Amino acid sequence: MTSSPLDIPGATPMMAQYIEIKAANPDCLLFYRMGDFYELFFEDAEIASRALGIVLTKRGKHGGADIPMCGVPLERADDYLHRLIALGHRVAVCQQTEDAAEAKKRGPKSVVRREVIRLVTPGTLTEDRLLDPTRANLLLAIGRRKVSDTRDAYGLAALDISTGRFSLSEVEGSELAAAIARHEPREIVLSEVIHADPGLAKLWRETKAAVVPLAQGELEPASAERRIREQFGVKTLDGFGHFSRAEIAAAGAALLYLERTQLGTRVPLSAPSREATGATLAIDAATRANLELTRTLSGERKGSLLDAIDRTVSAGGARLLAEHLAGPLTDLTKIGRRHDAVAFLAQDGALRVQLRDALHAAPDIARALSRIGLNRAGPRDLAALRDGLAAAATISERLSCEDLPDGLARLARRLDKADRALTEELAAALSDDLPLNRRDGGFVRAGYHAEIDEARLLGQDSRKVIAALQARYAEATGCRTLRIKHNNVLGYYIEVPQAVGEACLKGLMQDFVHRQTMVDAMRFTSVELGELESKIAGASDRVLALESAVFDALSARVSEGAEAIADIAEALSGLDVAASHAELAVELAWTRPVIDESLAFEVKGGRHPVVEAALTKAGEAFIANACDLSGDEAGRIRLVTGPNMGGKSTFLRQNALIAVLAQMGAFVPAASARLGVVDRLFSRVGAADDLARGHSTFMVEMVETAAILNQATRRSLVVLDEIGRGTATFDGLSIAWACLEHLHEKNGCRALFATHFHELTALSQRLPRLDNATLKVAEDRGDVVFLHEVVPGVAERSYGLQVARLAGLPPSVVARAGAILKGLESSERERPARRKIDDLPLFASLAAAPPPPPEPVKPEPDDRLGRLIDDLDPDALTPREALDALYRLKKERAAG
Ligand SMILES: Nc1ncnc2c1ncn2[C@@H]1O[C@H](COP(=O)(O)OP(=O)(O)OP(=O)(O)O)[C@@H](O)[C@H]1O
Repeated sequence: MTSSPLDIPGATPMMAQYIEIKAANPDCLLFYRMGDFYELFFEDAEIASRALGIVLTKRGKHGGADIPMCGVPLERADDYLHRLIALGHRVAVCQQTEDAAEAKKRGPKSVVRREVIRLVTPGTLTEDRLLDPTRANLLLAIGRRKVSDTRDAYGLAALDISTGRFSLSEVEGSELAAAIARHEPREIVLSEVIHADPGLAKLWRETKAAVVPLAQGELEPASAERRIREQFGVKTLDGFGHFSRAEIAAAGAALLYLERTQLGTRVPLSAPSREATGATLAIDAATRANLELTRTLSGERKGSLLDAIDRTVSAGGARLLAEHLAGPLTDLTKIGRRHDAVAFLAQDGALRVQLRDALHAAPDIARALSRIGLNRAGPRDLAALRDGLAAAATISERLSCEDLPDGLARLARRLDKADRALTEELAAALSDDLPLNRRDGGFVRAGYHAEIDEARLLGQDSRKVIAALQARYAEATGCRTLRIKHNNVLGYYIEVPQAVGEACLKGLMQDFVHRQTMVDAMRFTSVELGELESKIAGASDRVLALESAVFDALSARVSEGAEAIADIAEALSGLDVAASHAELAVELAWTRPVIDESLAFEVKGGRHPVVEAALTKAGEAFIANACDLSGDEAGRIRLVTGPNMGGKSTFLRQNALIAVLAQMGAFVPAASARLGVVDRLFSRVGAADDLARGHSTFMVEMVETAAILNQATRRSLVVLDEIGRGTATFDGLSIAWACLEHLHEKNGCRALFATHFHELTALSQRLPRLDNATLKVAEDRGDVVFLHEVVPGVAERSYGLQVARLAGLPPSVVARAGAILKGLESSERERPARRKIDDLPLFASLAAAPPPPPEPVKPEPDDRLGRLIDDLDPDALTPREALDALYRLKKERAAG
């Protein structure tokens, strides 16, 4: 890009430059640096002023019309950037790349050259002020390869430039959505072909990430490989292990996007790590949302599982904890190693406290390191490394005295790599009080660099010499009020009262040169003062230049050891996570789960971490419950019925969460737990419960249920909460019924199934691996008391009316509902559930071909009342119509 003005009629050269740069970055808001401001013009100014609430002004004219303009002061630019990025904008930052003197050499009217130095996008942020310290900031690039005529595999490159982490993986097409949900990227880049695939359109529509399609022509396999080789300075990719074509395409797209946004700055990245397919517990987006793993249904961290278990004391630890929770493991050895580390730290309280204190004091070195590599660092980033590396050394020393289990020993060994000489150098070089920006200077410690000390002394001495000169001039003029002062216009000058000034002009002071006459004073300079001034200015410029050189030298040393430092940062985070789990285990009496290859699921005294925490806060007790879904050939299914508010959902979810916690390497909220490792976890809630997700349609519920029935394996854990209740009763009952049969016969997974359809409990007599459980209640003078205890058996009643009374429904309504219920129940008695079960052929007894759907239960031919009830669709009725229907039914019954 050059600054040569385009031939734009009527445009000033500067405006022509602006228009040219803007034309090259049409999809970004252009931050155009002018002095101490970033200015925005035209439509950008209008967008930014609305988004940021800043004043819209105008500057000059273009094509006869005013040019709208708004400005962002440099020192507040990060805040404004943050807000614009959060609103989904991309920003191009444009700065001067030469000074005015250089521009003048090209002609008196030349405009200073400006270029876009960086595109700021959600997935490529590095500034602390723009980042959440506890969350990774991922850019996810996606590539694709054909596995067969009908199957595609997707390569994923997950990259966090704020820490340099870079990992590659490949997933089947059916797993793509779950993989994206796991990474929770801020930005997704992919080829325009994948973007335009109609089968994936929903994914791009629904993701919260910014989605950026890139032209297919730029993503040729050869250029992808070349980019990876260049990034890591290698001749072949063999050293990294084997990557699939889809992974290479993804990595290439990610690196191309970095080139685009970082414009010439090479982003320091760790060598790509490859995650084997199936290495993590697959959890799809709906399950993540439903179990509120990292955020609640309303999108907040507070109230999520992550929030409840986070005892980390460092930002890096918090990020790693979130990552572990998002991708629990499936490898027994690795899980065991994590549990060993937690067990060790849980049992050694003193070590845990020391470790956590040291980790707490360690700054976020991963992010500081990345800024140093990108040339965006300030002195405090160097100090972060100084303190972080010192903490690593202390921790490493402390751990060397222990006989550590393998998991901890591996982490400790990584800490050992700390370059002590670098830590000492940083400690020696940096002052105690550090400015934010290197250009402010003053960050090199006195005594570190002889020339800096000398130049600083000169600056200070010159000030002393000025004071001496002032005294000398005062004596020579006989004016005790003579002062040597400084301002931006005159620089240093001598100020005397008017009368003394007149005398000086008349020859009292030969070498005084008159500069200004004020109302009651006169200002002069002198040759001697001029010389002193340039000495002072020279000294402070020299100090700044020397300090800057020190900064560059230290940064270069840090960058040389970047790989080892990044590894240390990761090891520190790993220790923080292990210590966090240990702290939690001790604090809340959580236990180490046993994980093996079996199909066991045997939890004793299990609790829900989030519900328990809320109850404890309110001074109430949580009732622990056991759950056994263990099977030999296939898992068992537990069908849970019970009153509203009894605790069904809590029970279901707590068991899913225990599996997640166990496989992420944490201890679990239970007296004991033995689990056969789970490959996929599914959790769904019937549509009516799912309003918070914003699309509570029955269709969504069915699509998601279909995904479970198609994907769950014997190793999976499935939690279904009131599936089928989003439609008319008989439809819902039939669907729930058929789903249960499918889970039992085809999937063979371990499953928990809560329902209000009590008819389903009769299935336990025909499905050998299905048990009924219910939540115990007591009655106290007609009122229901929830005991929240899960016991074998079937709920006798649903207690809906009692719950309605507790909820404050007017007594007249409750009484009326009671009467109606009686009526309905007596008509229902003619068709007991048992009969219905017998009417329907068991799914399993059908031939291997997909069974025809069970016939809906037909009303008896002479049962008019039953038919009327069957014809009712409660979900389709307004309250008024429902009431009318009830009156009709009453009338019908009274008529016999
Ligand atoms: N084990 C427990 N110990 C103590 N309190 C519990 C327990 N389980 C649930 N509760 C309390 O009961 C409330 C309702 O629980 P939950 O939502 O799980 O009931 P539910 O049976 O699924 O109800 P619904 O059928 O209306 O959806 C919870 O918010 C919690 O306060």
